[in-house]
Amino acid sequence: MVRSPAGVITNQWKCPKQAPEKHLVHPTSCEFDDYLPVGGAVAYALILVDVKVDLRDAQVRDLSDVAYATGAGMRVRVATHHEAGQCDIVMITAGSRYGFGKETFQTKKKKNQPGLCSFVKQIIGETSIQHMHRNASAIRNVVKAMTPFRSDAIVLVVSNPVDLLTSIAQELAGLPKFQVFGSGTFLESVRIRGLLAEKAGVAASSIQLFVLGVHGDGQVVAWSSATINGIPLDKVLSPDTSGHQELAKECKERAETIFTTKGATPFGTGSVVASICASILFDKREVRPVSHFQPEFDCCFSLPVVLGRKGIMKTIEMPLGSDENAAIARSAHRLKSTIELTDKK
Ligand SMILES: NC(=O)c1ccc[n+]([C@@H]2O[C@H](COP(=O)([O-])OP(=O)(O)OC[C@H]3O[C@@H](n4cnc5c(N)ncnc54)[C@H](O)[C@@H]3O)[C@@H](O)[C@H]2O)c1
Repeated sequence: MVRSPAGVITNQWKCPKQAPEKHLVHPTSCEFDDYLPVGGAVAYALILVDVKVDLRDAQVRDLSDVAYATGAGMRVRVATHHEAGQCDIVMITAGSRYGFGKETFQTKKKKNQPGLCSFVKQIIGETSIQHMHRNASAIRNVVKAMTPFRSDAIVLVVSNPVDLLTSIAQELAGLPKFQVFGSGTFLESVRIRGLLAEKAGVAASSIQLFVLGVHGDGQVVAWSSATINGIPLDKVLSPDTSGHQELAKECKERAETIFTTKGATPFGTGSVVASICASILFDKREVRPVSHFQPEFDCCFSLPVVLGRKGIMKTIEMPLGSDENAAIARSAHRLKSTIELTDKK
């Protein structure tokens, strides 16, 4: 198992089965789990890019140790943005996370001190709008520096706000839209299944339930289409027993509670990102809720798609309740207005 702490990393994976292709990802945090064939088992080339050179080099050394320890024969090295753009998967985690308010773990200690708080990664006094513009600017710089991408490269955006940044990356990457998408609400979908599993006393793997729409406050739990092994959820559990509202709230707030205490959410994110990479590299055709272009709204947000070697192989039309569709549409309109504002900056 390989786990990297937070930091922008560009990982390039080479899969022996598919050599001589190169596989590139760019995670802030990545986890190659034992159950996944990616990583220790198959990855043997990983490249990293970060504007913080010391951090990047430390990440390379740390990941190299993992490669030595697992005997995976994986090579890890630093690279330029241009080299990163020539790899199979480019995972973008550049930028920082908004600090969820000022009374968090480290800011308490650093109150009234100007500058960047090293743990919370938020410029003290920065508003969420300023933070958003900072991350939008980071992604523009990264994507422009990587272009022209290899024509079949897959660009996976993880940085937040993920839907807005995916929309920007799509516009600048010069690649077909099905090759540029964001991790979206996949982590939240996995999380809500886990939370429901605990309540229902059923394995999470037997639950089909998606969190969809615009990641964050606008996300919608698609309860109307939830099933337990194909049986509609409401036939198995009443909404009171499953506690829809509390579960949705817990799902939305959990990242914040982790982040406030430890300053990053690397393991959960790393796991879903590794899973997305595995779906792509091994052409698994798994259905995943990822952020992708929605022509009706002219922006990106999460709905289920089939992921394979060429990226998004097809979209899945999911029957949703009218209230769920309306909530998704409202947040999509808000996102589109924000994108227009960001474009003018
Ligand atoms: N989508 C999700 O589910 C999810 C989950 C967790 C984190 N995130 C997001 O991932 C991003 C990274 O989180 P983190 O905790 O690793 O933050 P971090 O501050 O630890 O790392 C960000 C890194 O980006 C680098 N960077 C900034 N501008 C760059 C540029 N132009 N080129 C190259 N590197 C650049 C910084 O040097 C830094 O090392 C955040 O936006 C966070 O919100 C998303």
